[in-house]
Amino acid sequence: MVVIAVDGPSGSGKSSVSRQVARRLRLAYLDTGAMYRAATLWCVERGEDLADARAVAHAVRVMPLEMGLDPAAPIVVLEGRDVSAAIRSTEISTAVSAVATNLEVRAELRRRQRQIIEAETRPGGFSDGAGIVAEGRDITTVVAPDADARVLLTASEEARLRRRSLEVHGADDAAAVEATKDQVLRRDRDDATVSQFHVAADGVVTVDSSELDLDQTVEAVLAVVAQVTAS
Ligand SMILES: Nc1ncnc2c1ncn2[C@@H]1O[C@H](COP(=O)(O)OP(=O)(O)O)[C@@H](O)[C@H]1O
Ligand SMILES: Nc1ccn([C@H]2C[C@H](O)[C@@H](COP(=O)(O)OP(=O)(O)O)O2)c(=O)n1
Repeated sequence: MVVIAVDGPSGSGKSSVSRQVARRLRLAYLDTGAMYRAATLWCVERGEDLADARAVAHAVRVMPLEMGLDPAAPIVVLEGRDVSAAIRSTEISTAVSAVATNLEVRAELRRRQRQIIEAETRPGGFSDGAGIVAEGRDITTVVAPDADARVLLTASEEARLRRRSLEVHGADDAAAVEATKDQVLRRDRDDATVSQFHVAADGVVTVDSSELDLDQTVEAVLAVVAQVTAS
């Protein structure tokens, strides 16, 4: 059984790298950012005022969310609907930090995240006890500080902006990069007020992907896992 925790800023490659690592090691995959995105969609659809911390926290506590843990198809199901695409809209990307900085929301989602991780360490879950790769902003530090392998995935601001720009706008010219700044830089600034994901905590290994392609980054993370799980 192995638990792998991956944190990092927006566009560092957490989701794509963690999915590949989970596939290669036949583990479950948990995208905790998708849970904050689903919580935001849930609140927006119910017409909650995102500035009303108590109302938002209450709404999230009753949110009927199911997280798919298959790294080949990590679907997100909200009240029986597949919202995997809806949670990636610009509207949700812009609003999500308001929900992710709500401390009561964080407490509730961390509780659910720990439950999911714990279930994958026992027979019967998606991985049948093989383990899980969980990624986000506070997995190495708060959600699963006892994980077998803990990785902080970083990349230069320039690389992160370029990647996100290519992903969202299909281009990385100056105008496309400028249009991506809110989704990457402003959001990281807001998120960093409640989580520490720019500097590795004690025992967390930093993998800088600025000069690596996706495959090389996956190999680098697999090497960290092999090293820490062998010792
Ligand atoms: N090492 C890398 N080199 C080049 N592109 C990458 C690398 N890692 C991720 N990407 C690409 O960058 C984009 C953002 O990656 P993603 O995994 O969504 O990051 P995060 O989950 O950290 O926000 C995706 O289009 C992904 O394919
Ligand atoms: N463990 C986590 C995971 C995500 N978040 C917040 C931070 C982000 O603004 C949102 C969405 O996270 P997500 O990983 O989908 O964001 P990116 O795709 O990396 O830009 O949730 C968090 O506060 N704690």
